[in-house]
Amino acid sequence: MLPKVIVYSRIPEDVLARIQESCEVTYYEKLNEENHSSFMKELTNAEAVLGSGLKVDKDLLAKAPKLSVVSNITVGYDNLNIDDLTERGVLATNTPTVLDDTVADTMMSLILATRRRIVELDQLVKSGNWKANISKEHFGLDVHHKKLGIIGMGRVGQTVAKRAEAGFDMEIIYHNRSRNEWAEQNHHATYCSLEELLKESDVVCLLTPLTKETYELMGKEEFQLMKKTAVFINGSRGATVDEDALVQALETGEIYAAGLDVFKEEPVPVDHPLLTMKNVVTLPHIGSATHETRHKMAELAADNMLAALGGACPPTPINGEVRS
Ligand SMILES: NC(=O)C1=CN([C@@H]2O[C@H](COP(=O)(O)OP(=O)(O)OC[C@H]3O[C@@H](n4cnc5c(N)ncnc54)[C@H](OP(=O)(O)O)[C@@H]3O)[C@@H](O)[C@H]2O)C=CC1
Ligand SMILES: O=CC(=O)O
Repeated sequence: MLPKVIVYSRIPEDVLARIQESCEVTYYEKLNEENHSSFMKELTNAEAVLGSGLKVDKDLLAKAPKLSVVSNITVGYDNLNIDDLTERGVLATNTPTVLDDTVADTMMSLILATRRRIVELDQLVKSGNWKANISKEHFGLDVHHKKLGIIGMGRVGQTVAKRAEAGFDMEIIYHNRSRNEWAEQNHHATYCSLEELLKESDVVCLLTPLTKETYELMGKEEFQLMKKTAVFINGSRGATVDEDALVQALETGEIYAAGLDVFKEEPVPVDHPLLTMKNVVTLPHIGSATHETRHKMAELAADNMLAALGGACPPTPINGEVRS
């Protein structure tokens, strides 16, 4: 008997076909109200689930008695309660590393777009309001030779630092809970406190996971510490930021601009005040969303699930202790 698995997000056809060679697959391109009861029924017999964003905690596990593997097609795993999974002996996996370059490219796009006002000036041209030579009211701020502060100097953070240092001659400072010697040696990054980073940076780039510790890490006081000419870039998760405080910081000119790939509520509501601001560049959580990288992520998620179902150690486990 082939193991029953649920794939609950859209994945490339070749990856789906590979999973189907050794598993009985129930496939949903996405979960919604219409397929919810079918999904919950399938869950009672599923040994594995693969996809992005499903909230898995002890309540869901209680409805999935045969589940042994949860394979996330994301690197962030704030959707999973790892303690609950580990207690039940369920292995969780994610997709680190294969997305680092693409996400770092997205972060650089937001840095450039906010400081050079790319989206706002694109609108100026397209709306027919480019009437004469532009003057200083339309000038932006440099990126090259400025100071980049990375909060969360991990895999993605280091990849941003590499681009910023090598391509833009930026000076890199960073804040983690512990020092990252690789980044210090390879990107001349300097470790500092969060307060120091916020006071000194021209660009603040947030790239931590969402945890209890990082929930609303950026709030009123943190934005007040930033330079008036600094931009804030969020590539982590929306809930690492107090969005009301961010709106206020932007409205009152406490900071220059913000570039946001993530929001507390996704999709972000169309009437959200952040969407009305010229100095905010928004993206629909597309940090890793290129054809090439999403393919690699789906492949890695499949490798993880198939290895774990076969009793082998998956390439990128989160709670590897479940197997030891
Ligand atoms: N927008 C998008 O599409 C994407 C978003 N992401 C987000 O980015 C996150 C980071 O990914 P990745 O670089 O692979 O993860 P890593 O685990 O490699 O890096 C995370 C970094 O955050 C630091 N960190 C963790 N907690 C804190 C804290 N409380 N204060 C300060 N620093 C902290 C860690 O250092 P230390 O442990 O020393 O504190 C580590 O350096 C993901 O979890 C995800 O949420 C990732 C990919 C795509
Ligand atoms: O947000 C995306 C991820 O991979 O995490």
